[in-house]
Amino acid sequence: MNTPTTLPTEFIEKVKQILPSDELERFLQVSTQPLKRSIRFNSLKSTQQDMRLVSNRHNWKLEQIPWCPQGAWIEYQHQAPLGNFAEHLTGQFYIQEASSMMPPIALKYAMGAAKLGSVLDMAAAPGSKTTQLAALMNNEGALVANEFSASRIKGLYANLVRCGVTNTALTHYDGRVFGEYLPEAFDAILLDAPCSGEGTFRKDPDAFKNWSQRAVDELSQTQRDLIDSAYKALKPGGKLVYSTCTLNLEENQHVCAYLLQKYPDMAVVNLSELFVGAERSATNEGYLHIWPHHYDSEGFFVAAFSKAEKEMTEKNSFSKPMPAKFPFTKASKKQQQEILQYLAYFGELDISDSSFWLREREVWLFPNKLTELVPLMKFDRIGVKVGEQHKKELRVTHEFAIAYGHQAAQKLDLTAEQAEAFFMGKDLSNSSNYKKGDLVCCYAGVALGLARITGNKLKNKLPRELVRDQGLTFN
Ligand SMILES: C[S@@+](CC[C@H](N)C(=O)[O-])C[C@H]1O[C@@H](n2cnc3c(N)ncnc32)[C@H](O)[C@@H]1O
Repeated sequence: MNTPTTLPTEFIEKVKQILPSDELERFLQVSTQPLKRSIRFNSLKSTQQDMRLVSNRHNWKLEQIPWCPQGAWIEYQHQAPLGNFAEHLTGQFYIQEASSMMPPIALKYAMGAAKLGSVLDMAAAPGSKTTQLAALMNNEGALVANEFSASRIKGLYANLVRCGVTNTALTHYDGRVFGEYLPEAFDAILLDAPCSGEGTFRKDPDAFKNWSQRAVDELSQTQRDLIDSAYKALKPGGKLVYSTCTLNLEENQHVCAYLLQKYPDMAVVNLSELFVGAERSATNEGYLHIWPHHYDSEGFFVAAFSKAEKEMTEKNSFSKPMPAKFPFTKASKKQQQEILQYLAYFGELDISDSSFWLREREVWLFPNKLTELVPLMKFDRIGVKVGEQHKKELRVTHEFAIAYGHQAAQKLDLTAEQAEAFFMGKDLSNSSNYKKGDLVCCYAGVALGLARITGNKLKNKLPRELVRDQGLTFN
């Protein structure tokens, strides 16, 4: 048998101890094959029907991913990378590895009929699962996306904006603090833990560069600390999903065993029926240990837990007042009405679960459920920045326009050529009947951004950092 040289011998020896011997050859074989590409349609921006049209237009061959209704393996002839397609730029799909779609689906499954009301994504960047969770929540409720690494926050934020996510607050903490800062605050928690990445080697040839047993052991300790914190931040009756993209027992089953032993009120939610064929990866405990050869994907591990209900005797900690230093004030009823009037060109805005908040000239839209958490922790960014007030005008931000613009009353549907020019930062001619103010430029029903009407011209208001000079694929 040929052993791929990229895998360290010590790792293969460990695999031999846990993988049935008749599967080893298949595992090693698949390990040398390139990873299939996959995408997830973002239901906040597109319907299945829209995406069928898009895939026909581009001649994409899609194969349904069994565990994720919005996920598909994709084959196409085009030379361009998927990230250059218009539908990627407009957040209609997210490039996400198939097995990485499983943890949010497992969390929804564990919740049963209950809503994903308040959710913590404890290790969130670059946001594949945060954007997936926001879509599963239909942008409702409250989603806290935390990332410890400062350099990864920017990418996370950009993905939230691109995908039209509005129900999320960003935090920048070591995940170990949540148990203390937000005890029993969340209905559901996803801990997609930092790990040794043994499952990612088909995509990343450097995956084993820093691999060592010592690194595995150290990560296993971090994961225990994080799952401990997640347990404490979970409401009684709440659900927790723990996932990694690694294959060893120390970072997976042993971390789960630690949780169950330390907290007897935690029980496993059996995932062996999560989807048709899941039993192939199911462990005796009810976790999914996905070897790359099972579904021709990356390796992954997913476990779900339920925290026992308890009688609520203590006073709910959320009745705390806003901290004195919180720089926002809630807009008064009159101000809320005025803001809605400014935003009339967006049509009927459904903001029933949100409120406008003000900071100097800035106007923000915060989901009400998120503001309940504000007294307890410092948030970097909450909800969506609506705009800034300049004299009598409210200058609306790009992020608000693309999250709420598809239903705008004052909008213009662009052709493919116009949309391409728009992404290149060019001004367009005003072919609409609108005479003044801003309008939302849309392509195939999705908002691209704002343009200012100046006579017979539309002045492009796409933020500079989003302007693409080349490499766009519209057809
Ligand atoms: C597996 S990645 C998360 C991938 C992400 N959930 C997604 O689907 O796009 C793990 C993340 O945990 C972050 N991280 C590392 N140590 C952490 C800690 N102590 N607390 C919170 N996050 C941490 C890493 O920077 C990394 O972004």
